[in-house]
Amino acid sequence: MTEQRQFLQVADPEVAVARWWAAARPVPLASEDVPLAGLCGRVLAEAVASPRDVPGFDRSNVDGYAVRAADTYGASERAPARLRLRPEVVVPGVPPDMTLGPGEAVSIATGGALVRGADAVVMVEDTDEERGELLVRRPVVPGAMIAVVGGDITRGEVVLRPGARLGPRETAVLAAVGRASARVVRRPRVAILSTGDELVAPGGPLLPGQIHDCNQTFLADSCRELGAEPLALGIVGDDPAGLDLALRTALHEHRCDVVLLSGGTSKGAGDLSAAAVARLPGPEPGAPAVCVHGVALKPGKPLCLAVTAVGERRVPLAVLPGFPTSALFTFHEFVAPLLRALAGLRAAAAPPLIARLPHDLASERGRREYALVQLLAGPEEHAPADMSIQTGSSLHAPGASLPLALPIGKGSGSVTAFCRADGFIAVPRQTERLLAGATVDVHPIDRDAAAPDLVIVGSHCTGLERLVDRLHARGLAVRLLAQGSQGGLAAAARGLCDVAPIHLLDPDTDAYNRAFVPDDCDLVPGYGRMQGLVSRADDPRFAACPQPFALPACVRDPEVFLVNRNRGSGTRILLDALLGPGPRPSGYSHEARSHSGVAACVASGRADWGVAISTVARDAGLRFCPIRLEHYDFVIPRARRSRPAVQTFLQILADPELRAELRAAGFDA
Ligand SMILES: Nc1nc2c(c(=O)[nH]1)N[C@H]1C(S)=C(S)[C@@H](COP(=O)(O)OP(=O)(O)OC[C@H]3O[C@@H](n4cnc5c(N)ncnc54)[C@H](O)[C@@H]3O)O[C@H]1N2
Ligand code: MOO
Repeated sequence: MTEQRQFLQVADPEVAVARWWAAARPVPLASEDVPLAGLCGRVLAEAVASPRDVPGFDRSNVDGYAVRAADTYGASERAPARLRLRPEVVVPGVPPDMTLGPGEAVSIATGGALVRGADAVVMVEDTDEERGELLVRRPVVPGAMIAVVGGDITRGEVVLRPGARLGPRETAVLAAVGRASARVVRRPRVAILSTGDELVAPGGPLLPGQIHDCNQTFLADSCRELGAEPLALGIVGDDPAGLDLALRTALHEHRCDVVLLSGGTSKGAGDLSAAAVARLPGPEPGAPAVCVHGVALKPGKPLCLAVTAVGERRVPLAVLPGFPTSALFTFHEFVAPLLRALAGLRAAAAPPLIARLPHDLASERGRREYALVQLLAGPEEHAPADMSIQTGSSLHAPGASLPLALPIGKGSGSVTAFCRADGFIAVPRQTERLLAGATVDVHPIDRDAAAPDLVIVGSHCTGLERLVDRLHARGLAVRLLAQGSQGGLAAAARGLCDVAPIHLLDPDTDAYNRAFVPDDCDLVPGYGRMQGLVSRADDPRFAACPQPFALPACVRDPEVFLVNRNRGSGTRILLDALLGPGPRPSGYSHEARSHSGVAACVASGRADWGVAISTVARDAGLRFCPIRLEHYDFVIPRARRSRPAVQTFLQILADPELRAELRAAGFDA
């Protein structure tokens, strides 16, 4: 029987890194010679000095005439200089075999080598030819329109240094100095293993309780992005012998430079990866392989870092927590710097962006906490100087507008949160709370972080998705955050979104939305949606369709389970109004976050009924009994209404084509 244990001790993040690096001693891997065509993306291992001057000869930058500058002095439109035109023509690629005498000019093309005796070129536009003579209407100085030999690159000049990441611009320089190949650092080969009996490779069918392995893809592509060579070794089940074999294969057969596992590192039963790593020999005789297991991070606490010896080589291993978001942070903070060191890249990461927190952010004391954030264009304002909690680089001109950094925590298990985030902030171990208005460093996640054109926060609807599709088609970057009607209202009231879609019934007036619009916001009518009771088509208990505005008696049966909606959603408020006072049905505390979440719970049998809109019920093949038509409208903060993206949103909302599409999809538009 397997036993469950707890983490009694967690290491400081800095201590964990120091121990891992001390055991792994990462240095750039050996270099290899790679042909020019394969160099893009690689890290240079040599200093590249140019074997020649570039350009290798004085050459003309324009189509025109090579002259002696002194012969053009005093020339003007009225009194052009008259030069004897030589019969030769200088073209690129053919070295001219002539000397230009005083008072002479010779035709030369762009890229042509300058002739002896000439010291400038006159553009053809400033000349006329007249019976064997060249009339120059504008004087030139010596050196005019000439690229001098070695002017771009001097012979012997070091054009690229070791550690340079070769991109298209750098490979172009290598080509220009004539290199057909270069020595680059060998790419670290990284074995990647996902662990857990519940995992299925993407594309495979899922049985109940199973999930698709997404960490493997995330880790492989993150390695690739850093210039490493991932070796995706698939999924290993919860089986110690299988794990030992997979590790042996990665280390001895594939001779990987780094091994990454995910899952099976927490202290529960069946968490076997850390144990398998602990069975490997350490970097020195008698030393344990595991450097640290348990780090004061949130998320990421169960991280396990180890080093094993394979012959003379020291091979670092990391067991990342199975939760995708935990795997992301621990990869970013621990694995990426080590891979960079092996790949010969400097430690530098992208510089942080400075932003402002819109509300307080609580953090667990004793663990460095990472919070994913999205950026939102901020209002113009003056920053009070004392609100900084600077962690470094942030020199920001007072008074300039800072973007807002909205924390979007969805928990470690979420895969969408990190995909939708622009970056993260790291709250130091001993900080319990960052205050609203504090400036924070936002560390970009692998891409250019910038505030989107339009931020929509509120209730989600498939009809709204159609509108957003059209905004995207017009080239606007739209961010859509499904946070329920109340979440949208709160964001709109504080100016944290451009548009808040809501559908809230006011029980006092029995009218939708109007009563809830915050000060300084407008309500723009949207469209109607039919809300109804959903049940499985073959469930006889719901076969008799109730009257509108009523629920069937069977919902009071304790064996009949509801799936409710999250607090703050309009659907929840509608359902509460229908239920009235009195006992709550079974399952009342079971919350889904969306209409399709309700449909999925009912379809799978986890619950028997819920309230959702007709379009979603139809897509899920559920029985639908209409309850009432609700209004899905848009709250817009007045201060944001004139923004171009908001204007485009309103235009598209009113577009007859969109309205027809909504009607065809089952909405009341
Ligand atoms: N009693 C305690 N339970 C847990 C603790 C704790 O301290 N005490 N720590 C929690 C924390 S924090 C984390 S993080 C997780 C990490 O657990 P493991 O690293 O052992 O990971 P698993 O249990 O195998 O998986 C966690 C979760 O992630 C899913 N998963 C795993 N691999 C993948 C993959 N390749 N792709 C997608 N999703 C994956 C897995 O199915 C689980 O849902 O432990 C907490 N528990
Ligand atoms: O460390 Mo876990 O990674 O907090 O979710």
